[in-house]
Amino acid sequence: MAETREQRILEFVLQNAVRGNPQSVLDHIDKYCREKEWAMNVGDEKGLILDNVLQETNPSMVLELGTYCGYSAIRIARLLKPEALLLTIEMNPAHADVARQMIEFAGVKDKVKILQNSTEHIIPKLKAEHGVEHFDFVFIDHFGNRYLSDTKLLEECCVLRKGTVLLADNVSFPNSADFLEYIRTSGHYDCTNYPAHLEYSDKPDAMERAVYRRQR
Ligand SMILES: COCc1ccccc1-c1cc(O)c2[nH]cnc(=O)c2c1
Ligand SMILES: [Mg+2]
Repeated sequence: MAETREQRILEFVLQNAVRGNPQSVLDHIDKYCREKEWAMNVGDEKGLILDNVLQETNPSMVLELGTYCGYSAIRIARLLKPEALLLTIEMNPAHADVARQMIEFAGVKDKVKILQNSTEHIIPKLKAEHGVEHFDFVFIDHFGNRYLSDTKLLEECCVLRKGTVLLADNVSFPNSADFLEYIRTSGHYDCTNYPAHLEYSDKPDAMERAVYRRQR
């Protein structure tokens, strides 16, 4: 029996899902986390909202804050057009290691680059060290109490452009209230709320889309 929940999820996928088939990996993660051990993947219900907002945006450069086991990275990568890329930041090395294996098994590793460090450490280096000009889409799903500071850091580091779409998970929880207040009242974003439920649960949750207005 693998020692951590994340390793047990990976083990279940490696033993039961179809290698190279992203949807099979997603379905098996959802099955394990619904039937055996809850885990904080964005999940199938909110995953469909992510799919739809992503496809409307048709991005070339995507950033994710919070990789965890790689579920949303695989969800995003499976929908990216041929030359598009996803950079995903994960501060927990054990989670990043599970995600790396999950993403490789799903067959999407050529579209995904995992950056293992804290967001505040990496975001200021994206332009100089990772060749980023701007992101077209940002999925925010790490820690609610970092959503606001990291959004402001993305603005300050000039990696957002007019029309960049931010999509944040878990905005119905109080620890991201300052972020919601900012994007809805700063005048720099056009916001849309998507009511949903916490993954694998009937507790209420929501996602928020925020389209960046200010020319950079
Ligand atoms: C904001 O808390 C919501 C919640 C409540 C109870 C249990 C877990 C979670 C939860 C759910 C998620 O989708 C999450 N996504 C990313 N980082 C998280 O820490 C996280 C936590
Ligand atoms: Mg989440």
